[in-house]
Amino acid sequence: MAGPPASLSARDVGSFAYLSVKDRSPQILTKAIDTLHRHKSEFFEKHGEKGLEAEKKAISLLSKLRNELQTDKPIVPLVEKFVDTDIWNQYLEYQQSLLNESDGKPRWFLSPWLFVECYMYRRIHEAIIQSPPIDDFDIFKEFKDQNFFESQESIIALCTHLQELRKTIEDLDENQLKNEFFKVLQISLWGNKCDLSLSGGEHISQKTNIMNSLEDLKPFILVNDMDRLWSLLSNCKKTREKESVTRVDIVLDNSGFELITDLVLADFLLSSKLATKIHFYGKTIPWFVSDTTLHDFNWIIKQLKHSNNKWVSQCGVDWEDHVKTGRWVYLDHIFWTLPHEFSAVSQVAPDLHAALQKAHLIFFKGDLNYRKLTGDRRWEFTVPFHEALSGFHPAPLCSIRTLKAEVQVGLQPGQGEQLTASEPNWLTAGKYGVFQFDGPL
Ligand SMILES: O=P(O)(O)OC[C@H]1O[C@](O)(CO)[C@@H](O)[C@@H]1O
Ligand SMILES: [Mn+2]
Repeated sequence: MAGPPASLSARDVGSFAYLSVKDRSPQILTKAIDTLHRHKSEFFEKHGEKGLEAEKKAISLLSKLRNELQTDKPIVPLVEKFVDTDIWNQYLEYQQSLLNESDGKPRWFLSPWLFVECYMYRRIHEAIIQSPPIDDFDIFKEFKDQNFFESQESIIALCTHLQELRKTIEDLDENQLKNEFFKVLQISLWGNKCDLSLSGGEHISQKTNIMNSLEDLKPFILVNDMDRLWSLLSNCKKTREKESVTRVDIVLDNSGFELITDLVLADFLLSSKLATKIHFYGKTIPWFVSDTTLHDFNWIIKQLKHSNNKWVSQCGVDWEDHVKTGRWVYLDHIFWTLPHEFSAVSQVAPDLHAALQKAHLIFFKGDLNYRKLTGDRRWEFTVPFHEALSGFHPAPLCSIRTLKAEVQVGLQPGQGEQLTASEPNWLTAGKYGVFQFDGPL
């Protein structure tokens, strides 16, 4: 039997992966360096001379990294001892073992894009942890916060919608509840347009009321398994015994506006009783510019709580309460910031795999999660999603993702080709989206 297709890689000159490594990644590193510069006086105020020295050190490590990338140097092992260092260095050896003699060592413009891109973010983290006392500095925090502040109007609209809905939710009939479920799902999908790594850290926020755009955006949903999600969860609700649990896990993506859309979805799942418990998974270190860490998660809920708008602050109060009472649980695991595709989870992180198996449904938000679900490979567009998962199926799962990388499976025959003919960048512009479900086996 033929093995899986090749990985996306910057070795394919002109591909999106190539352009990302060549242009976008150095741009992100430059922004990171610039951020350190701008925080110089803050480091001095906090730590005195030691803060200044640390800033210099972090900047020089990041400049070195940018130079390695731009001159296509070999990927070198991580040096600083951290919880995941050994796993990373083993993975680097594994990548080395895949190369034949003439290819030499893993390199930026040769190795799989997923690997080198994750490695870049891990090296950014290494530069920071090698530079105490500023070793807990989140270099991307201000971008994430800015995205939140610039999306205020849409956040107010979403929180108002949710709070109004909660008042009458008990009175809705099946069909009305299903329609509301579909709305919050679509809100969460389009929330994924707002990531900051695609724009190289340039501002992208949700300035208009997303609620008004849902109908217009429907034609851009290429795979729409929302009905199957409804069947699964409404069935759980009907057959659930008293006191028993229906758990939905959400593997989060970006903080800022997207996180709010995910929390709205999570709140709706509880209010509608489609679920009784939500587990969120975030990142342990700053990742792909805008990804959610525990700090971002808590920060956003606190910001909402202190809002002047009564619906927004009500959301903050309710969500803090969900966390306190354990209906919402935030978890992190180093696996989410490793370079492995998800089919490796049972090997690399059996504890996480066992935890995921206890969910009734798992949502995977965003593009990077889709790339890891499918192994970031050059699959034919018509390959079934289940096949591209390569054995990864801890529980029924659904990707909620706008397309920002050249990988897409599960399309109808001819659908991908037609899109390519009419819109050359349909795979990468974040304009199209999917709800792609892999149901109970
Ligand atoms: O936040 P998301 O949706 O995972 O998007 C991140 C994506 O953006 C990119 O930086 C651009 O495609 C990809 O590297 C990555 O898959
Ligand atoms: Mn992201």
